[in-house]
Amino acid sequence: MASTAPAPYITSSLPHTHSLPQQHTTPPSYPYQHQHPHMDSSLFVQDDQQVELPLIDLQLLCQEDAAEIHKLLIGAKEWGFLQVANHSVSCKLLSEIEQQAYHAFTLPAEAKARAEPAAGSAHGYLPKSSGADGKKPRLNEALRVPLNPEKRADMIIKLWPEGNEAFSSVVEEYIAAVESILLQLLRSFASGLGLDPLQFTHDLSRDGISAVLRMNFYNASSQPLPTLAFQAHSDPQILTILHQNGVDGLQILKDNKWIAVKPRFGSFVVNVGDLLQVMSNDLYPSVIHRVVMKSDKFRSSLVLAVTPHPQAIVRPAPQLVTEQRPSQYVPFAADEYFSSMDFLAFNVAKSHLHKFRSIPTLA
Ligand SMILES: O=C(O)CCC(=O)C(=O)O
Ligand SMILES: [Fe+2]
Repeated sequence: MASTAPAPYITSSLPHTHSLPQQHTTPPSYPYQHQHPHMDSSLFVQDDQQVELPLIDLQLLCQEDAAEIHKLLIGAKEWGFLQVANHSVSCKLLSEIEQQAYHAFTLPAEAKARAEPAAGSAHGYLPKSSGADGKKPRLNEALRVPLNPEKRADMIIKLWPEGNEAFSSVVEEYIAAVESILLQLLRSFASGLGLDPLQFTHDLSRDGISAVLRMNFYNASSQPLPTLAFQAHSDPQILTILHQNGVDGLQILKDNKWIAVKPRFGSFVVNVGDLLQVMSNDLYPSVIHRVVMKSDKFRSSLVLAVTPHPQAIVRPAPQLVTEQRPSQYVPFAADEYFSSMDFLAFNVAKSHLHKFRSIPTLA
């Protein structure tokens, strides 16, 4: 029987509500000054600008419930962001992966430095950056965890020379669980539009998925608050699934105003990426978002985004191209899109889709 009630989550055992111990509280000062000019620069949002995103029941989608699919399409169209509850990812697994992420980010700085990406690699540990090195400033630390088990093992051994089997197995389990949610959502998006349910996924095979799991860790202690912790950006891939540790901070840009997303414990946030915007011929927007820290509670998030095979050609689904709504994009290879941005710095501040529009627009 389908139920609209969320899965029964318990509070994670991690110390969400505490500041980090003193030894972890010395981030570099963060001379934030790089906002995208067209955006409202206020870091605060009013209380009435805090929203709960449309809530989608995954079990109902699995049962091809027409009303729930309709809700998904309307939510994606209006917000580009949704929440997904009644999924099968257990609170135990969520709690374990949060603990493993915490474990990784609170390793000594030398251990994390060993795992910084080798030249040409997109995997590994990304430290905070004050912007002094000419790169964009970043308050969060991130760990880009490869989906490929051998590459993941290489990264783990750099962080934990003695090995960490628990990290490896928990990550493996998490990836499998959230991938299946993403694939279900893509099937529902396609079938709701009257397309073959596999149309958005047929280029995606396990081997073809080149995305990585990204763990983010935010520690705003010693920063003036509020602080912009993750710069405004859109997610470049197809679809992103986000798990947050319960500390708020995510904001989305809607009608040129920043709106805070109210976290809902145990549910995932899912958002349309740039490539799904293209595949849907602009029906679903890839919405700009950012993270603003308002307290010194530490925040962590897990982000997994699906991408097509790098050589897959991305274009609007032919069925969504009509005389009234011509194709908004020229076809392009997925890797052409990713190489058009500084992927490692990631804080791209905006989407790069304008470069691939049929009728070019300004950035
Ligand atoms: O930490 C978050 O809540 C969002 C992070 C994010 O937007 C990203 O990693 O793309
Ligand atoms: Fe994002």
